[in-house]
Amino acid sequence: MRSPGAGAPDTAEPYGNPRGLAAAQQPSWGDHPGLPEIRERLAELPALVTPSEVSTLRELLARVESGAAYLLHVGECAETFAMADGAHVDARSALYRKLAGRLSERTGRPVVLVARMAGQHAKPRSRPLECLADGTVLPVYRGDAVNGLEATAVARAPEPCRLLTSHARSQETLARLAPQRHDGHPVFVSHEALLRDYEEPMTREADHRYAGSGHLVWIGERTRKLTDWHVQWASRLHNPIGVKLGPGTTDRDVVDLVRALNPRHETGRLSLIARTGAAAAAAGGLDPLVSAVAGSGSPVLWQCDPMHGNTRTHNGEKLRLLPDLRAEISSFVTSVRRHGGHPGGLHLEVTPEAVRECHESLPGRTPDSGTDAPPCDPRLNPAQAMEIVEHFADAVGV
Ligand SMILES: O=C[C@H](O)[C@H](O)COP(=O)(O)O
Ligand SMILES: C=C(OP(=O)(O)O)C(=O)O
Ligand SMILES: [Mn+2]
Repeated sequence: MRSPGAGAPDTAEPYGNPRGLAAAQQPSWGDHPGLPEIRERLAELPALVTPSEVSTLRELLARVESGAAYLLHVGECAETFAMADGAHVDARSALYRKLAGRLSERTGRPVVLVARMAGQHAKPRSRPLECLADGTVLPVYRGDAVNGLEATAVARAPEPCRLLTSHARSQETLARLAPQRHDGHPVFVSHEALLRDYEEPMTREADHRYAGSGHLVWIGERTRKLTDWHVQWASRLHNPIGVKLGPGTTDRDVVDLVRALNPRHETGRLSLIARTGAAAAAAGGLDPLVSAVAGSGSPVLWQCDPMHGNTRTHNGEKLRLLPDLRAEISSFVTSVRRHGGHPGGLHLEVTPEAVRECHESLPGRTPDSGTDAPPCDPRLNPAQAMEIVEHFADAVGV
């Protein structure tokens, strides 16, 4: 097993140059005439994170893999540009720290905090179009880096200039977070590395090649095909990488992903983020995956995302039920431990806002029992987030 920092980028290119590969879930701005210049400008802009911060996070995540620490990976589903406002950044950061502090208190272990922020601006979607109540059909919202949330044709048109705004808002967010460094560590940030036209120009060469867009970058459930650009691009980076694993994931898929993304069995490198949903997790759906990874001999950080496999539609709104979240967490801990892994990470979508997007049971139709509409997915409010952190602490039971 190699220590963090020991690996050079993998130069073997089993699928050829990633430039030649198809990338799923890209905006339809294709041959927009402004795109080449926007990419050039991004390539000239400063990286948002440094190689030494990336290496520090790898060292910390290696401690989570070994069981000496836990990881709390939390934040918004879709970070809007407006959330770069200083007061909103402060509110998010205060909530995340409070949750991490509680998890540390409960587990008696250090907690590494990674915030889904400073670049969580792009969303993969299930369908390309959205049908409004009045029958109007619009392109779906794909995150502020692509189009606007407002339900109008103008706002929903993909606009590549937004990539530059994404960089600017991320930079402002990181500047606001900078004074909150603790123990000499920056506040670590993550996002789904979805947009090729952003991530390619933000890829930087130092001692190692790295994503300059965030400390930890992850690949979503919809873009984790082995031959997809996302996986091949990520395989060449030094950053910690996450991959989401949905209910259709096979043990073969996971072994292939581990081989592609951590061929040298480095520590602090690869997070497998299980989001199978409560029912599949209760049925032991994770067992063959954890067992196959253990057999591969590669260190991984198992994270539980109890949000994305448990989205329901009710009265036309997306919502999530807290009992589903609790059940998935409990099954995750059991399955990972049963096969010799460490259930080290909890991955949540939370907001400091007093929203009602997740519920204890399906809400009725009375005026104040409904669900708030989030920018993308239903998030936990602060009290709910704390309760789920307590449940995770109960489940790991240390
Ligand atoms: O955050 C994750 C995805 O973007 C989201 O779950 C997709 O939601 P959709 O099914 O409404 O497109
Ligand atoms: C897109 C996301 O998740 P998934 O890929 O698991 O659906 C997300 O975490 O917001
Ligand atoms: Mn989401």
